[in-house]
Parts: sequence; C-alpha cells; structure tokens
Amino acid sequence: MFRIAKEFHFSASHQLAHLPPDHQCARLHGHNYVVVVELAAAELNADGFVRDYHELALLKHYIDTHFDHRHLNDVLDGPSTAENMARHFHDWCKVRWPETVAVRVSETPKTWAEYRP
Ligand SMILES: Nc1nc2c(c(=O)[nH]1)N=C([C@H](O)[C@H](O)COP(=O)(O)OP(=O)(O)OP(=O)(O)O)CN2
Ligand SMILES: [Zn+2]
Repeated sequence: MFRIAKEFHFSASHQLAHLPPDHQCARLHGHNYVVVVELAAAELNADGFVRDYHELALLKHYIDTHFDHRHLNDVLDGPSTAENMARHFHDWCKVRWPETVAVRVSETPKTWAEYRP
C-alpha cells in the first residue's frame, strides 16, 4: 500500500458554546489550524503517483475561501471540534479523491484529532 499526505494551514476563531461556561473553550478564541489529508492506494497511477499533490490545491482553495480568517461557528453546522472538522474535511476530500483515507486536524501543536472511517 502507498500512502501520501499533504498539510494545510489556516487561522480561525471559534467558540464551543455547548461547553460549561467555566470551560476555557466556551469563550471566543482562535487557533492556527493544521489539516493533514492522507490518501492511499494499492497501485500507482501512470504518473507513479497515488494522486498528484498538485491536485490537492483544490482543498487549499476550499480552506482559504471558507475557513481562513472566518468564525467557524458561522461555517459549520455542528460544534467546531477538531473531530467534527476532521470528518468534514474527510468527507469533502473523499468525494473528490476516492483515495482519501483519513484527515487529521490540529488546533494546537500539542493536540490532534483524526477521522479515519
Ligand atoms: N477532544 C477535543 N477536546 C477539545 C477540543 C476538541 O476539538 N476536541 N477543543 C478544545 C478547544 O477548542 C481548544 O482546542 C483547547 O485545547 P487545549 O489543548 O485544552 O488548550 P490549551 O492549548 O490551552 O491546552 P494547555 O494544556 O493548557 O496548553 C478543548 N478540548
Ligand atoms: Zn478551540
């Protein structure tokens, strides 16, 4: 099995308003998010790729347009947890690139959440 990954960055604010008021994340705050999309394939295409990294620029455009310097509560339907964002980006990628196997989202350098169905 071959695996590739590409990393994307954006900055955004959010508020996990469903948490108790004394939880720090119930307050308005922001993160420098890192999104890593992972693709896998048993065989390489004619170019010797799982998928050309260059094609993933479409995800950069999606993130830049809809997520970068946005308030995530206005962008996503559910709570903007790293887990929900990982699933959101996974599903967005999967319909475009069937080789997508997982997406990881970091809010801080010390944490990540992954969606890998
Ligand atoms: N499982 C999850 N837990 C938390 C999430 C999440 O998305 N999934 N999100 C938050 C907050 O939005 C924020 O990310 C706070 O994270 P945390 O690591 O607790 O914040 P700090 O960097 O301040 O942590 P320190 O350990 O104090 O440095 C909370 N939980
Ligand atoms: Zn947060």
